[in-house]
Amino acid sequence: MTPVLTIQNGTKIIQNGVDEPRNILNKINLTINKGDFITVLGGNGAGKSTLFNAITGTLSLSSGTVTLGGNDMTHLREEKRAAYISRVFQDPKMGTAPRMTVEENMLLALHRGKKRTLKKRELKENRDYFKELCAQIGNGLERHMTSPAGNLSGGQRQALSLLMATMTKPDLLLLDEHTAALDPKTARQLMTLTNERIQENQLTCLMITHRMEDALTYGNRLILLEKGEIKLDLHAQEKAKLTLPDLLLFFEETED
Ligand SMILES: Nc1ncnc2c1ncn2[C@@H]1O[C@H](COP(=O)(O)OP(=O)(O)OP(=O)(O)O)[C@@H](O)[C@H]1O
Repeated sequence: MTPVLTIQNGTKIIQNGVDEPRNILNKINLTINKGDFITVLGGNGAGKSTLFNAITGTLSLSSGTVTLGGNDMTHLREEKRAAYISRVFQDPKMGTAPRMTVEENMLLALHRGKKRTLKKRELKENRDYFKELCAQIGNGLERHMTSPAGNLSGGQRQALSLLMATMTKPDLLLLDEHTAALDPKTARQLMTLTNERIQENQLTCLMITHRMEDALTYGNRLILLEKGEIKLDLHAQEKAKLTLPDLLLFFEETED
């Protein structure tokens, strides 16, 4: 197994000067291996987004290290880490530029981690490829290639965000409740697309979800966070055996 990302003793202490200091991440140890698709569960405030923020560099750790591909990136800025790590957020508005067209957004994604200038020639060269990718989704996105992303439906916009996050095959894909704002049918379609993109491109992925069924159905590994700590880390066979009642029980035991 090849480690893609390792967090050692990852701790984040919050001090607001009024309350007692609080560990919102508490000595987290996590090794994500190449090809892992890990579903991440935990109650509200358990530290799931904080863990993602520590991985992307949005938040710096109080102590501990983050290693990517064998290189220590604990002090690497978020913009630099973005060359290796993609994230899709819950809010469909977060992943795309609203005034840019669908194809311009996709060109921007092709430049991820590199220079930000967009050339007309490049757009022309990649136009057919972009349209082909969009046509694979099956939600009509390919008919809106020259529309501003802000005019798309939430489902189309989130599918575009997912395409953009996976186009350049990031070392690590982070999905932060990316289906939560969609209606049940659209959420199911996006989840199917997500799984296809991950399998086809052999991506390594962490997916935060509150949908227990998705956490069980997808991925080869499951972690459960509580109060900034990893309470459960189930690998392939253990996860395969896990049932919904088991999971609900774990949840109840870990919640106050
Ligand atoms: N920058 C910050 N400053 C102070 N407290 C923070 C900060 N970021 C997160 N927290 C606190 O840390 C705890 C964990 O928050 P986090 O957003 O990671 O939880 P979560 O598991 O993602 O929850 P949810 O399911 O509600 O999204 C919460 O109590 C939150 O209020």
